[in-house]
Amino acid sequence: MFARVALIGMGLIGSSMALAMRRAGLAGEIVGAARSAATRDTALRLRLADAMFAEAAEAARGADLVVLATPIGAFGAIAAEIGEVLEAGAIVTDVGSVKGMVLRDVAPHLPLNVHLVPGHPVAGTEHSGPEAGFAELFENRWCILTPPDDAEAAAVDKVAELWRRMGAKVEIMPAQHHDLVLAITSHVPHLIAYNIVGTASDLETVTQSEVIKFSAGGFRDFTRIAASDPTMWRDVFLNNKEAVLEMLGRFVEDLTALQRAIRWGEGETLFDLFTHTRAIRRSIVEAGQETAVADFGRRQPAQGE
Ligand SMILES: NC(=O)c1ccc[n+]([C@@H]2O[C@H](COP(=O)([O-])OP(=O)(O)OC[C@H]3O[C@@H](n4cnc5c(N)ncnc54)[C@H](O)[C@@H]3O)[C@@H](O)[C@H]2O)c1
Ligand SMILES: O=C(O)C(=O)C[C@]1(C(=O)O)C=C[C@@H](O)C=C1
Repeated sequence: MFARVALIGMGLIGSSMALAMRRAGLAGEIVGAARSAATRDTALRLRLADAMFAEAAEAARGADLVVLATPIGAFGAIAAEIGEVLEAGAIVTDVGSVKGMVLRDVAPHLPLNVHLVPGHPVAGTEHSGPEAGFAELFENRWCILTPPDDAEAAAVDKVAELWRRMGAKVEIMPAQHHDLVLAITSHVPHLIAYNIVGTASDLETVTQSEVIKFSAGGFRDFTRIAASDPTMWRDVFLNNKEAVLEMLGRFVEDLTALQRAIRWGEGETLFDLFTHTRAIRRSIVEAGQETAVADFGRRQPAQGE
C-alpha cells in the first residue's frame, strides 16, 4: 500500500503498527524516529523498522505515509520539524487519543500538497515502549478517523484501508464529536482510576498496606488503568479540557445523586442503576466490545429524567 512508512514514536502503538503492517505486507519499507538510542536499538533488534533515526525529519524524508505516534503534546513540534521535508502527495496521519488538537497543532505546519487524515485506534494497554507492541492489538477494534472537511477522499480511503488491513473496523466522525465521546468512554474513566488509586494510597498510611493486601477485586482493575503512561495521559487531559470538564461535571452530579440515595436508603434507585449498568456490560461483551463507542449516548431517559 505504501512504499515508505515513517513511524514517529516507537512505543506501544507505533511498534504494534509496525508489526501489523509487516504481517499484512502493507509497506515496502518501514522507518522510525525515536529520541533515545536505547529505543532505536530495541526497534532494530525487534525488526520493527528497517532503519531508525534520531530526527523525525530524517524518517519523514521520502515517506509516502507519516504516522505521528508520540504523546500528543509533541505533535506540534514534530509537525514543524517534518513540514519542510514532506513529499508532495504524502499522507500524514496520527494515532493520538484527542483529535481536535491535531487540526489545531499539526495542520498549520503541513504544506498544502500534503494530506492530513487524523486517526485514533481505540485499542491499547497500560504498557508502553517498543517492547509492548503486538500485531493483533487492532484486531476487531475501532479506529476512528476525523478528516478535516476539505480532506481528499482518496487519502481518507487509503488510511481507512490501512487500518482495515491491520484488522480494525473504521468509523469516520468530526473531531469535536470524537473528543466528546472519548471523554466519557476513555478519558474520564482513566481520571477516575488515577483518582481512586491516589485516594487509596493516601489512606494506606492509615491502614498500613491493607490497600495492597486486599486489592484482589475491583480495586485491582483500577490499578491496571492507573498504571497507564503519565506523559500520554497528562497530554490527553491538557488537550481535551472542555469535553473532559463537561463529562466530569455530569459524572459528579450523578455521583452526588448516588450519595443521596445511599444516605436516604433509596435502595430502588441503586438497584435500578446497577441493573441498567449490568445490561450495558452484557451488551458490550456480546458485541465483542465494539458497541462501547458506537452506542454511546443512546440510553433512553429514565422516567422523570
Ligand atoms: N496507550 C494506549 O492505550 C493508546 C491507545 C490509542 C492511542 N494512543 C495514542 O498513541 C500515542 C502513543 O501512545 P503509546 O501508548 O504508543 O505511547 P508510548 O509511551 O508507548 O510511546 C510513545 C513513544 O514516543 C516517544 N516520544 C515521546 N516524545 C517524542 C518526541 N518528541 N519525538 C519522538 N519520539 C517521542 C517516546 O519515547 C515513546 O517511545 C499517544 O498519542 C496516545 O494518545 C495510545
Ligand atoms: O485498555 C486499555 O488499557 C486502555 O486504556 C485503552 C484505551 C481506552 O481507554 O480504551 C486508552 C486510550 C486510547 O486512546 C485508546 C484505548
